[in-house]
Amino acid sequence: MEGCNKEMLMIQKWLNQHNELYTSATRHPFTLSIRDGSVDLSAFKRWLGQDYIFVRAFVPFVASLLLKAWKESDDDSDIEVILGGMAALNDEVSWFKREASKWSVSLSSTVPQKTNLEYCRFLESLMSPEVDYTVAVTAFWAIEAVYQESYAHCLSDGSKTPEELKETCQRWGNDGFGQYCHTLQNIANRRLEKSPEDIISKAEATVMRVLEYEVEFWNMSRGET
Ligand SMILES: Cc1ncc(CN)c(N)n1
Repeated sequence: MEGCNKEMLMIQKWLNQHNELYTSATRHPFTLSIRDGSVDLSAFKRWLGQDYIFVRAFVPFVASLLLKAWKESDDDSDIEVILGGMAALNDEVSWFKREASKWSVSLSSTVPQKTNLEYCRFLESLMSPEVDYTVAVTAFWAIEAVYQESYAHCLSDGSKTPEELKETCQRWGNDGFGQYCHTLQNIANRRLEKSPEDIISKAEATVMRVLEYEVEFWNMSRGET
């Protein structure tokens, strides 16, 4: 348990060290505007169309992670957790289609923005067999955790989230998704604990890059990029 605590401190340490960036990703003006009810619905629709494109690229990333877990993981239950994430993504793709139709967003004519293309390209770079499982699973945790923290905040005490956006917030802000992110964090911490310094540094740099991309992704909702 001692090692576990030490590694809990590792991700915690990164989050403390890079708190400003983490907060920029998880308390972005876009999600804060959902929380306070002032959200511009055209920004929400822009986010919806772009995120559908991102999620489609996220599926092969998770598939590559599954392959890495199968080859490299020291714990069989990792595969089940990642497979659960994959099943949730299957639901997510269907949800995006329903939600887009509800908001009259045409997914087939949504053009990926530069930031989205770059983020998807970054995901693709993480799919390479050269990228260590520890680095990829830590990135996976960070990607999921930003949405979980951001949308859970839109549902927490004092929020004025519009009724028609509550389902979106529930999708990532629900307790089950929170538990899943916690499990991913535990997997990442367990792996980091056993990793040499160079892998730990790569994982840290990758998490920072994920956080930067997440901020830029939310920025896209403004329609400026
Ligand atoms: C950009 C982004 N980051 C994270 C998630 C959560 N799967 C998402 N749907 N889109």
